[in-house]
Amino acid sequence: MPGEPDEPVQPDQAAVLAAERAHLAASRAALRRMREHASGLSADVAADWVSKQYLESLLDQRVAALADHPDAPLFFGRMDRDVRPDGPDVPAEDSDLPAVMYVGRRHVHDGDEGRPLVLDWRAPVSRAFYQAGPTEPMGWRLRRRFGFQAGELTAFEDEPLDGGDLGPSRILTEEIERPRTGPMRDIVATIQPEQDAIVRADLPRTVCVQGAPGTGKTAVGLHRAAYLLFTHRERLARAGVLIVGPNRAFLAYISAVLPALGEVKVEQATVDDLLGAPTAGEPARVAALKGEARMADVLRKALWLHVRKPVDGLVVTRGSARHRLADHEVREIAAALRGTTRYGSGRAAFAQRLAHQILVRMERRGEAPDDRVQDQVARSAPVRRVLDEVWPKLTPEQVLYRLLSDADFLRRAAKGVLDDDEQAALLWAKPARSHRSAAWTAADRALLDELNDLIERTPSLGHLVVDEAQDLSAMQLRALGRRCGTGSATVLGDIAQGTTAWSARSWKDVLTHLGQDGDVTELTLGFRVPGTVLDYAARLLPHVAPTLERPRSLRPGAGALDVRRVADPVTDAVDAAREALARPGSVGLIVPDAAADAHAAALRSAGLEHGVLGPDSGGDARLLLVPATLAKGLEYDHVIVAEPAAIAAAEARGLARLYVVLTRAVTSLTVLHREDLPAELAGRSM
Ligand SMILES: Nc1ncnc2c1ncn2[C@@H]1O[C@H](COP(=O)(O)OP(=O)(O)OP(=O)(O)O)[C@@H](O)[C@H]1O
Repeated sequence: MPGEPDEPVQPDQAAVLAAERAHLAASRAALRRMREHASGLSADVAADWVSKQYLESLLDQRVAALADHPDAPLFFGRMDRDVRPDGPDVPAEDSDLPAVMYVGRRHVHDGDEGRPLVLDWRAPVSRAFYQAGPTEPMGWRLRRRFGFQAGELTAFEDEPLDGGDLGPSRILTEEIERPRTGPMRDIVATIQPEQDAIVRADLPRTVCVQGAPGTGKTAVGLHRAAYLLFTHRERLARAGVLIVGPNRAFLAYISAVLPALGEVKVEQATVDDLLGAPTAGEPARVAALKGEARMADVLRKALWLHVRKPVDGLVVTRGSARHRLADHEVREIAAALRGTTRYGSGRAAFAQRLAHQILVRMERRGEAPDDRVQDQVARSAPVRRVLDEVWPKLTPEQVLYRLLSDADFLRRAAKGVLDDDEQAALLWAKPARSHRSAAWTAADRALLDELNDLIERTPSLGHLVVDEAQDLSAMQLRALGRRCGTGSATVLGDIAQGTTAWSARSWKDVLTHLGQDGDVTELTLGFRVPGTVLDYAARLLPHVAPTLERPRSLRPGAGALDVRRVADPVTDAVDAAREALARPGSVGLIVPDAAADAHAAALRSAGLEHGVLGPDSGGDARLLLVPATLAKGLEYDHVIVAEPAAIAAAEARGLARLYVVLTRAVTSLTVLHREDLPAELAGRSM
């Protein structure tokens, strides 16, 4: 690659580098001018105080967005048009394209002439940078990728688009292998064609990505959010975009990507953040049952069982007059409304219809009541009494408390849906004294959310990105589906990495529970994990997800795998960590959860500085001790896995957990074991 320190730069290449550096300098200067111009704009033109505040905040955002980050290259690629007279026909809308375009994180233009110096990677025209290839050059002749160090342009790599195989990009490989410290980085300079197709899918389309470990699902989901916000800025700024991830440690890990792409207004949350954190646990078997979509029917029935037949009619006294509705009339009004709307609005409508009928009675007697009288009657004590008796005000907690504590009520609600054993499993052994003091599990939280939506509509966001979606129950997916009911979703996951008792077996089911129509795309080219390591981990694949295609790796990774039988994985992990720390990059020591304390003590007594990953904390130490159940979605340059057999034995889907754990390494994986390896992993070499 021209410009690399180990390769002498030829004179003509030196000239190219010098010209490109000059373009970088000109672009930086133009960006500075754009920023100065934006800083000089005044919000005084606003007509009123509120508009002025709004305008000021927009201008502040604009100025912040135009900041030049010295470490982030202003552009990372360039495309040269094919301008040969016998070159390809260019679509009319593209005929005014420049002969050369630079692609970067944002638009930069020359103030005087408005000439584009750098085009935003999300602009339609930039698509060619990611998609053009020798078989479809899209009207371009050459793609040039740039290498940067500390914001300085140091190298370039040319890919002619006029025929021939391009071969692997060294800039891409180096970008992947660049040692990691701290949170996840963006991949905007090296998004691959199949990833780009997902990133740029239309907003109304829900896309679902099945991707083997390290194929870039998370990265693609985040870049898609940035792309959608750029392309549909106004709509999505209003409706909102939300990223849902498995835990806080994961969210902390991905938190820097969107701000680096200029998007600071995207919410990130765990399912617990959205539905409420659990205050109790329960056996996986019960949680799995509560997570099934059948529970939605039980809940609907349970809620509507609260609407009772009226025993008495309604009598409203106004002045000296008494107005009556017979019990059968009240019953007819309730029956007409029952189940046709949400419970809460049905209740409000019931009160209004009762009041309306009273008004009809008044009119018959020659009175002329107006709408205000109808409201007064709807709020009057007699109507409220009927309302409480027939259509009581309910909270989700009241309904679920009753369902899980009252066997008779559960039987009625679950009739034809849950069998006797299932009902028995749901009932609390020792119910709390009331719904107020009840403790709720994670599965209960999804049930409460469903009930809440049956009572009052849940507002929808514009777009939802759901990562590690394979681990969500049907009821949790329904809860997320409500939050993008009028929008769309990007659903990311890997069936093989499903570790919950309710993990999805098919993406079609996931989309159904989410309530979204969508296409499923499969990514199988792994960027993170070297080939030797990926092949080793993939020995587990036939046992955890037999239908999935075997993943391939972009990098062969000779020498990346080291599997050792040791006398004591706890003490040997200290030595392995020390060896790994002698190399550049991050080190993750992934251990069975039950052994985490012992490993921490061993690292401490050896004086090895380290962090310990917790469910709520990221941790940016170079050496991180990672309990196996928290490793999902994360990656380290060097990974040491201690005692795979114990990781596999610790939970029902332990082999899937082991598959996750073995696929976290970017550069090297060291496996330390005293016990025999699980037979599925030992394979032929056992
Ligand atoms: N096009 C790319 N260019 C450079 N790096 C990439 C590219 N695609 C993915 N990567 C890198 O590969 C690694 C894995 O990506 P990511 O975490 O998004 O994968 P994933 O599919 O979500 O993995 P997992 O299922 O194991 O969590 C990251 O370091 C990411 O930056």
